[in-house]
Amino acid sequence: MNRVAVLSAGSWGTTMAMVMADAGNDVTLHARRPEIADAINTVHRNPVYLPDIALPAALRATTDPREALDSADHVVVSIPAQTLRTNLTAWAPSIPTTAMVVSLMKGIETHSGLRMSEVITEVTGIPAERVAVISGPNLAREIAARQPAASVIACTDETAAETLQDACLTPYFRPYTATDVTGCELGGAVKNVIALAVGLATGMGLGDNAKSLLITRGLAETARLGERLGADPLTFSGLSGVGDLHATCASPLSRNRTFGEHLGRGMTVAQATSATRQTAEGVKSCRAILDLARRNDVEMPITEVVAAVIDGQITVQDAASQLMSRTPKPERYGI
Ligand SMILES: NC(=O)C1=CN([C@@H]2O[C@H](COP(=O)(O)OP(=O)(O)OC[C@H]3O[C@@H](n4cnc5c(N)ncnc54)[C@H](O)[C@@H]3O)[C@@H](O)[C@H]2O)C=CC1
Ligand SMILES: O=C(CO)COP(=O)(O)O
Repeated sequence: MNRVAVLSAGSWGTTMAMVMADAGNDVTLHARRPEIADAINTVHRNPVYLPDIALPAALRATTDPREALDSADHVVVSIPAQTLRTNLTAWAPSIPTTAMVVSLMKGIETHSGLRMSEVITEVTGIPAERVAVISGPNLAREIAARQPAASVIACTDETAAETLQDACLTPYFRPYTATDVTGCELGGAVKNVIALAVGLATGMGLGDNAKSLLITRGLAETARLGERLGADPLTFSGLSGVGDLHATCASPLSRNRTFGEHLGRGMTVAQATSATRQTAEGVKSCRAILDLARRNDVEMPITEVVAAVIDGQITVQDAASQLMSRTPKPERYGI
C-alpha cells in the first residue's frame, strides 16, 4: 500500500485524497484549519469545501504538514498557484527523498512565468522524472459525488506516470498517462482564462455562437502557445486540452467561468473576488500567460482582452468589440 500526502484540504485536494483513498492508498490530508482536520477525522466530512460528501473513514487529516509528509511515496500538492513557491519552500525539507511530487494546480506563476511542475523542480531540486501533473475535465464536486470522470497523469518518465495511474484508478476515476507535461499544464492553465472569457460573454447576455467562438479560438491560441513552448499540439485535442476547456466553459460549477459571468453582469473585480471566495486561477494567471506569450512572440488575443479587463484597462464591451474588429484571416488550427 502506498503512503500518500495531500497538501491541502481545499475542494480539489480533498477530492483527490478521497479518490486515492478509494483506490486503496494510505492517505493523509494536510488541512491548515484545525476544525477541518477534526471534522475529517471524526465525522469524515470537509465542512467548508465539500460539506455534503461522505469521505472514506480511512482518510486521515492533520494540521501538521510534516506528519502528512512522513514516509510518503506520493506528495500531491493542491494549493493556489501563486502560493506554491512559499509553501513548498517550507515543506521541501520534509518531503521524503524518493517521493513523487504531483501537481494538481492549474496556474502559471506571475513573476517567473513558470508552470507549476517547473516551480516544484526549481524549489525542491527533485528531478523532472519524479514530478507529475494531473489535469483534465475534473470539476471537483462531480468527482467528489463519485460521478464518472477521466483525467491525464503526465510525467516525463512514463513508468512513473503508470505507477501513479495505478494509485489513482477507481471505478469512477479513470486516469490516462502522458509524457507531455508542458502541454498538459498549459492546457489546464489557459482554459481558466478562456473560461473567464466565456463567463464574460454569458454575463453580457451573448449567445452560444459567441461562446463557441471563444472556446474554439481559445483552443487555437492555447495550442499556438503550447507548440512554441515545446508541447505536442495533439495534446490540446485530448482530455487536458479540449476536454477540460469544454467542461470548464460549460459548467456553472467552474469558479473561473462564474467569476467572468460576474464581471459580464457589471461587478468590479473586487466584487467578483469576494463573491467567488474560492480559487479562480485564471484571474492572476492571465497576465502571466500573456507575458509568456509576448516573450515568445505568440499572439493570444482572447487572453489579451481578459487580462486587460481584469486589470481594469478596458470594459467588457471594449473586449467584445476589440475581438470582433481583428483583421480577417484564414482559419487554420493553431494559427
Ligand atoms: N476545484 C476544482 O474543481 C479543481 C481545481 N483544480 C486546481 O486545484 C488548485 C486548488 O484549487 P481548489 O482546491 O479548487 O481551491 P480551493 O479554493 O477550494 O482550496 C484552496 C486550498 O488552498 C489552501 N490555501 C489557500 N491559500 C493558501 C496559502 N496562502 N497557503 C497555503 N494554502 C492555501 C486553502 O486552505 C485550501 O485548502 C487550483 O490550482 C485549481 O485550479 C484543478 C482541477 C479541479
Ligand atoms: O479545473 C477545473 C475543472 O477541470 C475547475 O475549474 P474552476 O477552477 O474554474 O472551478
